[in-house]
Amino acid sequence: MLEIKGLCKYFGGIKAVDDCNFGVERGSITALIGPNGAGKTTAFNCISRTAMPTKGSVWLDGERIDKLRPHQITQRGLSRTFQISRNLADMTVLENVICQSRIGGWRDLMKPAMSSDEIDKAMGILDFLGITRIAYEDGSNLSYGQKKLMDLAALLMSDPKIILLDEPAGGVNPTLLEEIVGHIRKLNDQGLTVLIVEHNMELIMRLSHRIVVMAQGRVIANGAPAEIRENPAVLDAYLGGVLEEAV
Ligand SMILES: Nc1ncnc2c1ncn2[C@@H]1O[C@H](COP(=O)(O)OP(=O)(O)OP(=O)(O)O)[C@@H](O)[C@H]1O
Repeated sequence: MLEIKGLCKYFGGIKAVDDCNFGVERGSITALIGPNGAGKTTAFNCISRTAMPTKGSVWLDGERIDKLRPHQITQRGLSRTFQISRNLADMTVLENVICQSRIGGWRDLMKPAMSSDEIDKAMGILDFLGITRIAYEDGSNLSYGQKKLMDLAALLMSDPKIILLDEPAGGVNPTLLEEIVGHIRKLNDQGLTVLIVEHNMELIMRLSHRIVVMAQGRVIANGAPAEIRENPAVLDAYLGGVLEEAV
């Protein structure tokens, strides 16, 4: 469904992503993992065109998307979250979800008010995620976990067919984490394809169908969780550590 071919992103002399190749199968939960600085977020940024790739191409359902604008990519069915929540100041959760989901470019952002259709849709999604009770809370008063759920709600407003989640477990307490995992599973069961960057290896090992491992900008392994756990190059990249603890 999603194909990354020869992707490179250089920052001066730093090769953050260097000839990266991998695919994401339709209907899968695929994880992109790797040690700090491996290039995961930069790869995400290039795929969603938050950053312009230096070289290479990105294909969604056979269409080349790396030359499109971010909102055009969202219109094609690919949406992403960010490591740091993009919570808009002085807005309720409902307003955040609707404003963040306005994907038609800057004109869309200038719309004066939320339409009843937008409100109905957003409330339906908040209900699906079990967070209607915080719809009218100020977005900046939320816990990390609640912010992640708010971001997920905003993502779902565009009816995506594939979502990219950047560290959905980061800073989230264990109870809410299980809730988020449950929602990801439920969405995947309904046919949504998921690509996820995450440092929580225990979570990745039980949630993912496939794992792509990056180190120093390159893909060093790609396979099922059981294969990845045993892969010497992967263990080497992590120097044992987190991966062994997760097994
Ligand atoms: N805007 C930038 N300017 C210069 N260097 C950058 C920039 N963004 C990322 N880098 C560098 O590119 C490399 C890859 O960074 P990236 O954030 O993509 O890695 P990551 O795998 O997501 O790391 P982490 O798991 O710590 O979030 C790092 O060496 C980083 O310092």
